[in-house]
Amino acid sequence: MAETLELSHWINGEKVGGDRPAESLNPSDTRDVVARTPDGSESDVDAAVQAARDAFPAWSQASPEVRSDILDRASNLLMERREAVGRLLSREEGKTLPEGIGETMRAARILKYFAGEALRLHGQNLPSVRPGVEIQTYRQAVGVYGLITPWNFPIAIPAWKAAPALAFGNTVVLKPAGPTPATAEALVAILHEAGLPKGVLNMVIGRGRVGQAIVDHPGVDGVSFTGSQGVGAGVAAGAVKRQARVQLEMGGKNPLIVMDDADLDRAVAVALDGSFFATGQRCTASSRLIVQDGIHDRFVEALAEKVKGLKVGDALDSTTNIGPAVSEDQRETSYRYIDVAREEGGRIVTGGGRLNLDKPGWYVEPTLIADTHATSRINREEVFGPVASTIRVKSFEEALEIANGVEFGLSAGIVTQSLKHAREFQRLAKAGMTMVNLPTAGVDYHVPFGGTKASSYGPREQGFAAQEFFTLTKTSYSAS
Ligand SMILES: NC(=O)C1=CN([C@@H]2O[C@H](COP(=O)(O)OP(=O)(O)OC[C@H]3O[C@@H](n4cnc5c(N)ncnc54)[C@H](OP(=O)(O)O)[C@@H]3O)[C@@H](O)[C@H]2O)C=CC1
Ligand SMILES: O=C(O)CCC(=O)C(=O)O
Repeated sequence: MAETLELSHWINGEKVGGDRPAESLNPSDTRDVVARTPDGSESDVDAAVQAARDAFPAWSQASPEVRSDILDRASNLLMERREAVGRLLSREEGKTLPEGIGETMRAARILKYFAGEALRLHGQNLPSVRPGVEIQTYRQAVGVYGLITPWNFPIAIPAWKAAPALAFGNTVVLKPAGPTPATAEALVAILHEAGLPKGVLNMVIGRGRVGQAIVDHPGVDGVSFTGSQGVGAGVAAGAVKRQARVQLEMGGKNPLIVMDDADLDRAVAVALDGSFFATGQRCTASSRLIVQDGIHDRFVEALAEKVKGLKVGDALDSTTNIGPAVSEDQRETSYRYIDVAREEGGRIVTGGGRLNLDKPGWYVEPTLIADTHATSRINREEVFGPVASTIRVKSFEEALEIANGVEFGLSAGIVTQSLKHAREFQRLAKAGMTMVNLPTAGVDYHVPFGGTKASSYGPREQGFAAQEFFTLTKTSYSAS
């Protein structure tokens, strides 16, 4: 077994919290304890917020070059250590090693992107409607941000929330997800090694009550959250009650439409990636495959063949295609939804059974379910596992109506060779992100990310859009 890490909170640049009652386990082999951690309390959050408030004046007034250089150094360190950090990520979260290293590189590139953005805070000069008056708008740091992050992208999501917050001069209190504290800690440690002053980035490890304490803390000016819809609703209510800024990224029930004119191999490759890679644990995963009549049977048969060929196993084994679910809860959620789909009349084309591997891990058999109805629970509720269902349709119009007919609207895809259908889909899909001949999951890091309806709330994350949430626009009038 690999070494068990002894983690601490990071408060005011120090590692604190010697008592470690909690553990994160390796989902590929639950005998392996990845980390022992403290279980944070309201007073830990209090100390972290105070440190962040004390650090804010100097950090927000530092030259943007200082902030840029630190993010750039952290990016370089993360790139150099991508193998070790990626391995830790895969060991703790369960995605395969190439996925773990890929996500680590994504986090490094996010840090580098925001190292540049620190120098690109734009303002405007405008004429006033009054003679002799000039107007300037410019962006300023806001204060302390609370970042509450999930386990499914345990380094990329902390990076894409923390990097813009820090780049624009804010200070941070981060609460990583319960199952993946060690991966988040690796990012926090590297940022400190890169020269982050004490108190600028704090991390409190612990369960939901730590997140709640951040949301309720009067010293926190804004909260950025990614996770479930239920918890997100409470985060928003708590933040709005005390007029804090809030940004939420939550679930998806992302459709992938496959039209009769699609290239079959392309459609299968796009569906396989979107539905099953990263164990289906992506808010952008394609969980509804909406397939036109003329290609339906060929598509289902060809996709089933590919799904059968996926090797489920230990995330760190180089022959593994699909790692385990992150937790027993997530595994059981997948199996519960497979049962629901069966009861609703769905046909299990492949998968659906319990896996008995040579290790105690939370493995799920990748499962394809055909002949499901658009209004079934399997097609309305987020599963967050390697499970996809198909819905047969007659026309583009029917496919679009079904695609748009759920409460979520994060990502939506179509596979087609028709320019007309592709363009119409891009225009009419009720989703924050549309994909033509590409998987619904797997997005770039330098462009806006977010959804519509119940998927997102508040300003967009990532890329140039991140300025909106992490800065305050000031309008200055002057007369000579
Ligand atoms: N949009 C996305 O990318 C994600 C969606 N999900 C969805 O959520 C489902 C459940 O996953 P789960 O991990 O339980 O997601 P949660 O929404 O419970 O967790 C997300 C984050 O919120 C924290 N949290 C929990 N309770 C509170 C609270 N009351 N106030 C503030 N923060 C809180 C969690 O801490 P802790 O982990 O310690 O409980 C975690 O850091 C998944 O099956 C999936 O459907 C999950 C992850 C990511
Ligand atoms: O698909 C992606 O690249 C991002 C997915 C994501 O942000 C999530 O699942 O939380």
